[in-house]
Amino acid sequence: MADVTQEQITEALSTVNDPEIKRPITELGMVDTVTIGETEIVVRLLLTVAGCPLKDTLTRDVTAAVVKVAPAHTVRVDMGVMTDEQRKAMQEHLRGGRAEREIPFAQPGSLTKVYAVASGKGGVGKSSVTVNLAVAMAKRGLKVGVLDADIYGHSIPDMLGVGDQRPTQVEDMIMPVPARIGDVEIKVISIGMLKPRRDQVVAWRGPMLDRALVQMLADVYWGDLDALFLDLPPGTGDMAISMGQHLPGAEFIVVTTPQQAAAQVAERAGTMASMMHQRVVGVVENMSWLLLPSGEKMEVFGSGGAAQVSSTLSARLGYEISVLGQVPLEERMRETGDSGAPIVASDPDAESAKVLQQIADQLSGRSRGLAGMQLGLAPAGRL
Ligand SMILES: Nc1ncnc2c1ncn2[C@@H]1O[C@H](COP(=O)(O)OP(=O)(O)OP(=O)(O)O)[C@@H](O)[C@H]1O
Repeated sequence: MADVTQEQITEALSTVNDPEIKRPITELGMVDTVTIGETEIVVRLLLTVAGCPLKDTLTRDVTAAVVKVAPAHTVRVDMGVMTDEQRKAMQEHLRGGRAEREIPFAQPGSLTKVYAVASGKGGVGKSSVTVNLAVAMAKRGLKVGVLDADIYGHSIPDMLGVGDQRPTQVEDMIMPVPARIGDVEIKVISIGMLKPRRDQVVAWRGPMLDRALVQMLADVYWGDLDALFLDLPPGTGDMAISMGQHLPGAEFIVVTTPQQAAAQVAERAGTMASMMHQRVVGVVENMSWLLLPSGEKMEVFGSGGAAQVSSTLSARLGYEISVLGQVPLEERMRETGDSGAPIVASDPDAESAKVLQQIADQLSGRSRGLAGMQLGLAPAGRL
């Protein structure tokens, strides 16, 4: 039987990623021992938590990797659990030596584009726009995360098909929930996932909301992201203020319907962003029209909302804020949202999906990171 060395096995194991953290198990300190016997190789892994739901995936991946370099051996995978010290060491490694509770996206060298999706009032489709832009960008090969900060709605997990999932916690580090949409994966965390019970009402005000936002930004292991989308609660409340303080480089996308009343409150959301020294990238009009079987466009909610927001905000903020797109009202958009399969992935040729993809193209065409970042309002020492 050909000899196989520890080095060869370790090298093989370095190709296996932890399914949740997406980093090699060797790097995470998860390989405890490798014992090479006459006919059997035993790999003992250390899990972050007992009863880890991804045991089977790990066993399968480790076995496949070891068999490749030692085809004549049988492979056994044993599982143990990390000690507190080992978990802490892993957490420190993942933080890359950064201090605790630091928000990676607020660091001067961060290359992640942060988009805050805001609206004046609820129900205009802010969450639907957020998930579809996120999925459209992921389909273009970008690494994307979605943070659902909408205390009133937190509908993002359902729209991405992970409504019943809870994040795994390693010490005080939270692993975002991976949402698999077709062949792409998006990392998701929702304010709803931080509640002890799913049906609990979040009646948090300023400091509690602020703490929840910091937790979702600093304690969640986002890894390297190209884009992070934040679904903000409608309006100009405490969450928007916290956002401005903790993520001064975030850019706003304002969602409105064509209705004048919706447009007026949407303007306020954009103005709020500017007060927090944040930039508004553009306006998305949703539910712009309903295409009738006759081919006629029925303007259910009137017209001109986005154009109005765009011109008012451009004048008020002193730079060009364009209408990024007009998304029609389509039954498929609602259905796909309800079933957790965003329309840009499940029905990309639908009219609404096409517009959302064009908007994602405009956004991803812009350079990654730093560009567009505004100075001022540096995150103060409390981070
Ligand atoms: N263009 C569209 N065509 C058809 N249905 C839509 C469209 N946009 C959104 N919807 C539907 O309208 C409802 C409200 O949308 P969504 O939850 O995205 O709004 P929201 O602004 O995030 O609301 P809230 O802030 O209250 O959570 C959902 O059922 C969604 O599927």
